[in-house]
Amino acid sequence: MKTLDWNTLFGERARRIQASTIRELLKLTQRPGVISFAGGLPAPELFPKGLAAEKAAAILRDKGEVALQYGPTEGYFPLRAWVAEWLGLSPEEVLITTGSQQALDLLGKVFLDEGSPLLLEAPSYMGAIQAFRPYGPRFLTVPAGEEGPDLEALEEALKGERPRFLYLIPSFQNPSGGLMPLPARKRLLEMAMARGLVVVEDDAYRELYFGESRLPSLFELAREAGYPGVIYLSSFSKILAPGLRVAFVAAHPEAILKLTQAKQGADLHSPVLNQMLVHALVQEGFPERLALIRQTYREKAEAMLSALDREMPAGVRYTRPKGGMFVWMTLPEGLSAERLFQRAIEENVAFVPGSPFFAEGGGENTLRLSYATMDRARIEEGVRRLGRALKGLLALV
Ligand SMILES: Cc1ncc(COP(=O)(O)O)c(CN[C@@H](CCCC(=O)O)C(=O)O)c1O
Repeated sequence: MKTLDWNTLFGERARRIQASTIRELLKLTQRPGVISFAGGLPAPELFPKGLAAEKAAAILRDKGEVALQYGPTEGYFPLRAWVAEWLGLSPEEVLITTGSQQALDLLGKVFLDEGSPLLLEAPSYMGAIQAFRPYGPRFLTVPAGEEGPDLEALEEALKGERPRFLYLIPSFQNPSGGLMPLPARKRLLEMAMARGLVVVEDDAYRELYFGESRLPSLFELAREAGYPGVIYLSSFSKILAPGLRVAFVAAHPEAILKLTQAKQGADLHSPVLNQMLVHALVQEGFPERLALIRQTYREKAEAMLSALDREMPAGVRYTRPKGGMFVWMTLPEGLSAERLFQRAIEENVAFVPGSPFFAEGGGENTLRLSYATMDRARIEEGVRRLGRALKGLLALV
């Protein structure tokens, strides 16, 4: 059998395509007995399985010829209209995508050329870095903390550069858990408006707030200010079911049109049955569902934080999130999260080492813990195991 060296056959862009650390780790965490804090996998107990089974059967029975046929690239219109109304927009400002992950890839395809400056936070969502990297951007980063990006550093970065866009996650940032306060949001918007800077706001965790109410998105603030340059992403993954792969982009109709054209070349349209199912599921008890989800993650976060407070040795720092799915941990300087990961896996506990969240490198002593998937007992046991692994590593230094 003749062998081929595929690496010589792939295109130049393929050399920039790297595996997703989260996806690779998830394979590892399938091992029985492993308690995984790795993937931001929503709590399976929250999936509306019974209602989904009932609605899917009805859709196929009563509207099977629509559900099983090709559909419009923009999305199943009743769902687009529902999303538009939910956001206070017109349907022409909404595009349904196959997860926000596809929206990130389409944004790279539409906005980025080889060497284009692209501004994002450090750390930032590694799935976005993975989506953008094949288009060959020149990454520029600003530090992100518990209150969002460092606005002084942002101002400095914008002095000498015209980035194609700024990508950020203002609410419950992945991985750092940061929540941008309202004044910072307004100041960032002023900076964007003054420069005509396009801002991509990834609001995947918009509904997962633990406080009384949701802060206005940059997108909402921009509409109030009459600025069309914010492109808004959110998803049904964290509020319904990630396996359905249904999300949306909200933006100026001209941006939506170009992203739609790019989507035609990617997948023609998102699965019609899944879109119809999402549309059916949001018709019944949606506000109550959101309240249950917030309560569930608030309790899981509290379980993890109280376990960390008990089990973590001195010198280990971690965030206390006000929403979202993640705790961001910083080990004492010089300690490697990758080395900790090796010891943790031996203790049957997993997390995501932090460095893949840094587009320009760094973060070797950081790691991300997701409390979303496990129940309280496994969160407590997993943190005990993590504590054992950490104390073992500290004993070596
Ligand atoms: C900021 C942000 N933007 C987009 C996504 C992807 O959401 P979709 O499910 O594609 O709508 C995510 C989902 N990230 C999770 C899920 C990744 C799950 C996986 O790769 O299996 C994580 O960071 O673990 C996100 O956090």
